[in-house]
Amino acid sequence: MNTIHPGKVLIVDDDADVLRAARLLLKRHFSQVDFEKNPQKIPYLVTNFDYDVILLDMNFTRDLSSGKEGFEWLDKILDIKPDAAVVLFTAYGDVEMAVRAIKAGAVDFVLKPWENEKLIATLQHAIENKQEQTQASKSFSNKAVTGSENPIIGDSPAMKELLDTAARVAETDANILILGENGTGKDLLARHIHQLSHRNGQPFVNVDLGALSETLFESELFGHVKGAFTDAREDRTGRFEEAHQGSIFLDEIGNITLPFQAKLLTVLQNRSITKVGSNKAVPVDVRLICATNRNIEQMAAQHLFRQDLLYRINTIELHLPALRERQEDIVMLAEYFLGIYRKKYNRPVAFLHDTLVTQMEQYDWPGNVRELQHAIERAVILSQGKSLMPKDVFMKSNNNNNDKSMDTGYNLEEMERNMINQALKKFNGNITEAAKELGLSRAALYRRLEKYNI
Ligand SMILES: Nc1ncnc2c1ncn2[C@@H]1O[C@H](COP(=O)(O)OP(=O)(O)OP(=O)(O)O)[C@@H](O)[C@H]1O
Repeated sequence: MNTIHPGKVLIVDDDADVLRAARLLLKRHFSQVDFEKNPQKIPYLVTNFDYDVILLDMNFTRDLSSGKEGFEWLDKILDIKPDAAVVLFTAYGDVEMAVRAIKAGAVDFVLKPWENEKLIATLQHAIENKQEQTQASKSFSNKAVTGSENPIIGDSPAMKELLDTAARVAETDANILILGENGTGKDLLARHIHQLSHRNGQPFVNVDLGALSETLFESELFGHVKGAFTDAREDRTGRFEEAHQGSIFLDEIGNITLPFQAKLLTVLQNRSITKVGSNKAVPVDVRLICATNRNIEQMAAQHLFRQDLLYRINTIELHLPALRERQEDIVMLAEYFLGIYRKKYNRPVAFLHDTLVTQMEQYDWPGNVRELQHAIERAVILSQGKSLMPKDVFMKSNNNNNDKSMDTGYNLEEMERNMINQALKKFNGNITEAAKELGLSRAALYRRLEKYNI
């Protein structure tokens, strides 16, 4: 006899045969199974019914191969219900696409043609997770928890010393400059310092200066008054004011132009901001933490960065070592990410194979912890057995190291991937410079790095 699991399932697939077969199977296992052939009905259904899991086809007929329409529907569902559990239904050979979709917010995927037991188990898992999360968020909202911090993993002498210093200086209000390559954890360290400081009940405001256009710079940081310029229809509070009594983290400080450096210096000297269009100074009390991946001393020596501003921001300098300089941390980090992603994606994988450990320690991780994190995430999603092997983790990373030029024909995605790799190589992994060269914003480049698992 079949067990009927409590759970409301919605299946959306425009193939009538698939729909019929899936419905017949699932009705024997779940308490409610709705089905829909027309994806246009998705918004109505998702808004009006509370499904525990949605089984969504990725390959609607309008766009059979790329899954683009499936991605659009996935986005729409998550816009309407950010905590919806969506399992993708996708044709054989689409594993790459399914991986991307999981990164985009789906909870799992099932390949067509499906194995009955696998399909039921996947949906059952998704339902249980969703119900657990709903429970957890209910009890979470009853407690006044401030700041759910991600831990900083690392046991190497270099990291121990750094974390020790960070803990000591966190208690003071000294300005801190964090130096380190892309992906070494500068943002994470800045949050950590804020959490350890007496300001931890107050806001932590993160500003990516590298992503701010010149026109936005002042209004974003200092705010503006209504009518200050054509688009200023309302008063706007700037990021400094938002951070009042808390900490402000200015990332990519090495990327601002000399005139803006002068404006920032004035604010730091006066401890007050003046909104665009106003002449009234507003006092602000913030703890300043800055970061850059550039050689800022050298920039100052070349008069590209103001020496007086540098003196203001680097009362304490913390240097985050590159991952290749703290080999001892690689396995610990890999195991940490393995634990996170096996849980997130419900995978049975639990170990790093010995051969993988050796290769990971030998590899030089130009993208640092971020690269390691993405490599493990992807490997976990694709994993089949209990342990991760070198081929799972290094499948793409190895390609990155090859100096593959544009000899791959006219596959647009492949060309884009190659161009990104070349730009990163040219600027030694500096995201801001590479983004500039490619004509992309930093955020857009990050999205592509994620997409191509670079
Ligand atoms: N020591 C660590 N322990 C756990 N996770 C880490 C550690 N270092 C970095 N990470 C993770 O790696 C990713 C990149 O880290 P983060 O964004 O802090 O780097 P960054 O140096 O600020 O990068 P960028 O210069 O490109 O902005 C994040 O997901 C972060 O949580």
